[in-house]
Amino acid sequence: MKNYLIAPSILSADFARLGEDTAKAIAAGGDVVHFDVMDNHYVPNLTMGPMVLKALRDYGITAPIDVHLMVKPVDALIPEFAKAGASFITFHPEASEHVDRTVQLIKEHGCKAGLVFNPATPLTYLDYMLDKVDIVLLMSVNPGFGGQSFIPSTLNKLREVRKRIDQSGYDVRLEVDGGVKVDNIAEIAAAGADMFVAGSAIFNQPDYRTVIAEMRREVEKAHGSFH
Ligand SMILES: O=C(CO)[C@H](O)[C@H](O)COP(=O)(O)O
Ligand SMILES: [Fe+2]
Repeated sequence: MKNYLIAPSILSADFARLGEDTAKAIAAGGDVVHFDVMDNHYVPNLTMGPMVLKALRDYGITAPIDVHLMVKPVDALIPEFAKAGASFITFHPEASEHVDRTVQLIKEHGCKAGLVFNPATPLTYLDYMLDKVDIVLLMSVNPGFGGQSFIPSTLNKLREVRKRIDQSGYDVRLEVDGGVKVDNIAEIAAAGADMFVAGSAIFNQPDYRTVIAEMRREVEKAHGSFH
């Protein structure tokens, strides 16, 4: 695995040409497809389900697909997304009655598992789970919509989680999602993130390749400060 990953969020892609636009973001240098699932219950928006993910696989998308579940309840959708071709599945622990069981379910279905923390969610869910997850995802906006501004207090939270991961010695990715742009990705990387979701910053520009290359240049500048 690369030492950091850029994950274009297709929430901001052209839904009428989703296969083509997703392929374009990967061809432009994206590592992972970030796939936002919203249920109009856990979050106030409604997006895509397993059928859409399967359609992307059938279209020929072979890059890892990072399913960010913003749904409640969580468990019933996990086998469906795994069957459809998900690679990573992350969920919000407060949306699951049994967090450990949900992580086990994701792994039993052959996917990597992660916990997602909203800006105001404390990190206590990590106390007994850091050895069981592959990804910790910190939301840097309140979940539900693309195009919001990065919440600066996420930087301290990233530093805290980076410290916990490094002290533990476990192989865990630290993902960040919301308001990530070329002009703030360096400080986000320096705070410890190694997986960067970016939706509007990539898809709202005509040339995805240039944005992703600029993001990489910024991350690589910052990486010396923690790797
Ligand atoms: O999970 C999400 C929102 O709930 C999206 O992944 C996120 O907002 C990406 O969009 P942007 O980069 O435009 O902020
Ligand atoms: Fe997301």
